[in-house]
Amino acid sequence: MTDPNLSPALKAETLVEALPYLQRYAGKTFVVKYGGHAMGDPEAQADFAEDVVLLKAVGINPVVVHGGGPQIGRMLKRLGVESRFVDGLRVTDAETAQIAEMVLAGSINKEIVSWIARAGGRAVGISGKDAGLVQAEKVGRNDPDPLQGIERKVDLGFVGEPVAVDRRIIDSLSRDGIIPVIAPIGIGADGHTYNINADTMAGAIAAALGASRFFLLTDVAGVLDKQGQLVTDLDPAAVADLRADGTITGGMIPKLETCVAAVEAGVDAAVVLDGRVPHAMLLEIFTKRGAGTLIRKQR
Ligand SMILES: Nc1ncnc2c1ncn2[C@@H]1O[C@H](COP(=O)(O)OP(=O)(O)O)[C@@H](O)[C@H]1O
Ligand SMILES: CC(=O)N[C@@H](CCC(=O)OP(=O)(O)O)C(=O)O
Repeated sequence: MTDPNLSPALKAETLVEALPYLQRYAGKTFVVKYGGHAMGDPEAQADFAEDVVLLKAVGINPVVVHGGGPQIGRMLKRLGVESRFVDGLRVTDAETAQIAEMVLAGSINKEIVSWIARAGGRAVGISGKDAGLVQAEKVGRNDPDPLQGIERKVDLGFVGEPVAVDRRIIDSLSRDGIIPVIAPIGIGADGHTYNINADTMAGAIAAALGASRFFLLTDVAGVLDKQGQLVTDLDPAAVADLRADGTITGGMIPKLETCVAAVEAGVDAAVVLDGRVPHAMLLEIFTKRGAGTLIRKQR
């Protein structure tokens, strides 16, 4: 809600400040990854939906890819299934894959569609399975074995990574004024359902669309250094350093890997943002003070 005490002049100034950005971004595609940790209270969800609908209203094509890690974790716990992660990826057996699909494509996906509808927008919720959007392939990972000092192969089960993106369904929805909302589930050439890390899924889609901006909304201010201070700008080499010295761990690893892959594939810039901050995305896009961590090919 706008502060009622804000002077009319200041309100007008904010709108005028947005003008060059509105001109620059009209017709461009923005991929927005909405993480499970960022899905906070109903007010934050309503703010997020308003931001996405506003982008569409000013001629930008937003494409939402969502996560839901914590929500899958809660469901697995209720069902008495244990969660295990390797490098931020959930080890996914056949039962876990089924539950992940239920939570992601069944529940969260439709919730986001409802929020967007409530904000006055039109959205269609799909997963990577629909219209052959994302073809997945099983992920392989190596884990260092501290006892033997060698790499050990870890089987993550039905964890997939996108190997091909068919953008046509996104293009037709966007052309028809509809906001695509995508769950990170894909299908393999082997016919299996694969659970895909939502950051990886969003990055592959951003790359396939040649997006101008790729936003990753999470539950931290951005990438933090060892002292807990916000790092405002990164390039691929700096990301590699942060990973090598252990500054980034857990879910931040696939997040930054995907940002690097996206900018190397031609996305102009990726931004890790605090999705709990009201209208974080609008402030980042339409005002001079940026927020979060910006990842570009060159700093
Ligand atoms: N250097 C770092 N800076 C910020 N967050 C970090 C860092 N290293 C690890 N993290 C963790 O990464 C998390 C974000 O990734 P993740 O949990 O996968 O979020 P999401 O569900 O939004 O994708 C943060 O909440 C934080 O705990
Ligand atoms: C393989 C893998 O780890 N898949 C993720 C998919 C959801 C996700 O990535 O959600 P967030 O963006 O909220 O973390 C998972 O099962 O948690």
